[in-house]
Amino acid sequence: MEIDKAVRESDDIRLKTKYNNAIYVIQRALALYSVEEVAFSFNGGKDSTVLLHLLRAGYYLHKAGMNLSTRDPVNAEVTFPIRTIYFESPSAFPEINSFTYDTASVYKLQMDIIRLDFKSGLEGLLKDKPIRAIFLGVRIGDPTAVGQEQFSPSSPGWPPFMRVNPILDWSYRDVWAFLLTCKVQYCSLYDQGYTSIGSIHDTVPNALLCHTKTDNCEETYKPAYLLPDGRLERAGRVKKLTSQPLNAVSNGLNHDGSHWKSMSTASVIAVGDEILFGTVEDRVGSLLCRKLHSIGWAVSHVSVTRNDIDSVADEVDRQKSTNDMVFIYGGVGPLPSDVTVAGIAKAFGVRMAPDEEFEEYLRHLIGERCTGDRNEMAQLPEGITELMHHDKLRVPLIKCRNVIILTATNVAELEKEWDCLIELMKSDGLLVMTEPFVSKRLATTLSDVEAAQTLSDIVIKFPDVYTGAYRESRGGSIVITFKGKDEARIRAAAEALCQKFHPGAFSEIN
Ligand SMILES: Cc1cc2nc3c(=O)[nH]c(=O)nc-3n(C[C@H](O)[C@H](O)[C@H](O)COP(=O)(O)O)c2cc1C
Ligand SMILES: Nc1ncnc2c1ncn2[C@@H]1O[C@H](COP(=O)(O)OP(=O)(O)OP(=O)(O)O)[C@@H](O)[C@H]1O
Ligand SMILES: [Mg+2]
Repeated sequence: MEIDKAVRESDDIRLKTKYNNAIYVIQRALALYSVEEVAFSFNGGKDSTVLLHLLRAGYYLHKAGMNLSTRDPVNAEVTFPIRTIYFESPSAFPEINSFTYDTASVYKLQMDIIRLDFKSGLEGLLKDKPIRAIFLGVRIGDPTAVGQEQFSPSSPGWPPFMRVNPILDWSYRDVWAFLLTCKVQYCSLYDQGYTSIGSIHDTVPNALLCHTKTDNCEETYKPAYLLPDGRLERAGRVKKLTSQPLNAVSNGLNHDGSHWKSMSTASVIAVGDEILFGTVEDRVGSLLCRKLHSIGWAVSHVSVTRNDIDSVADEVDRQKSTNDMVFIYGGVGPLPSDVTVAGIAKAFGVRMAPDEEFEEYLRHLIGERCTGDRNEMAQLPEGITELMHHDKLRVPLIKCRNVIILTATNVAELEKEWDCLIELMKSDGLLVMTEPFVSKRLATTLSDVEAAQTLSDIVIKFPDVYTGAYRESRGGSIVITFKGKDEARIRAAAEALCQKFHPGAFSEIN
């Protein structure tokens, strides 16, 4: 097998190690699943091109190990029977498209072209075919690699299959070492300065490879394999604007005319299986709501998610775009269940990368007590993270765009962290203090049926005042709450209610 031979004859020891590991993963997968049960996700990119040749070699070695023929008796050629899937998109580069088709024809790939989004396409495929595992060219630096291992089940909400990532631990350098050592074809765009290829809308040549000819000032690009620092592989990817401006305090009215929603809003996310099991009672969340409320912020949503990267990522993704700020706590630290930070990285579509500054803090804090790889904890979402230092905090607070990670695990710790956070946000100009809320609460012995109609009228008449009611018990009194930022309006709403009933029907409570 020419690939195997090329790597074994090379004197690049690092490449040989990476190659052997990848072949091992492929062979493990082929031992676990039959050929009909696996598929290869190929898109003509450099990583999937590497994977194609690794799979060819791995399949050959797998068969050779079983003493089975890899030769097609009819065509007398090495056959590659692993089903290949290509999600073709109208926004793919034509060069990528033609390279994918050409490669499929050169290597006689059985390629299914899917013209749907990944999720729907995979649903259809898995319905029709017995596929249980899919090989992907995902590498550790890719945003989508966050939380993945060499064998990772598909995420919740995706059709069930095993994602097999044989080159997960390969670096940019390893990829080019392999393609050049094996002298295999790759897409022509990589010779024109493209270093990582997405769609025509979000990818340009990597500026770090640009050089200008002195004679005619013409700009040209060096080939991708000359990029000196693989960490800058995605520099040619145009950033997607995902987050909303911080503290975008809206001054206008909402569509329903109320001021209630047109203020700074926050969402609170707790990460903790134990809260969901009912083993631990979450008191941090309610204190945080009170704290936010005390500075005039409306909490739009409180949720608890599992200690699972995809659950955290989904929740952060939902909340970050609909709130000025998201506060998240739980699942922060070095334990296997501490996945909050990785989940945030996934929500923003960025990778986790070592943060030297944070590592320095951890070194002071943990010192020599760390038995494992301390660097793991110093990995933070790349390009979106800010450390917020305060003298009273041993480790800075971590802010990823509009998501603030709190490390407090109980109310006493939250009290301290909150005071520091508020000071920091004020001094950084990040916190627009909005007017505090004013509220009035009235208890009544009227039944809910008696109060209902009048309360509905009040809600319509005072859209700028939050009017709510709750019961302390099914048969007991109801407590009516008026809340807002204009004291006079709150008073007016309360008076309007009292006037509709006999004197003494309501009593104000604190
Ligand atoms: C075969 C295949 C399987 C995938 N499985 C998952 C998955 O289990 N969970 C997930 O969040 N994304 C999954 N994805 C999506 C990728 O993680 C990622 O969103 C995509 O490759 C990035 O492309 P984009 O930048 O065009 O969105 C899968 C993609 C493919 C092609
Ligand atoms: N449109 C697609 N069709 C099939 N597989 C895909 C598609 N897009 C992504 N994949 C799978 O996801 C993997 C990771 O994609 P990614 O874009 O990071 O890598 P690549 O395209 O191989 O290389 P590059 O980083 O240079 O773009 C691919 O190697 C491939 O296995
Ligand atoms: Mg790509």
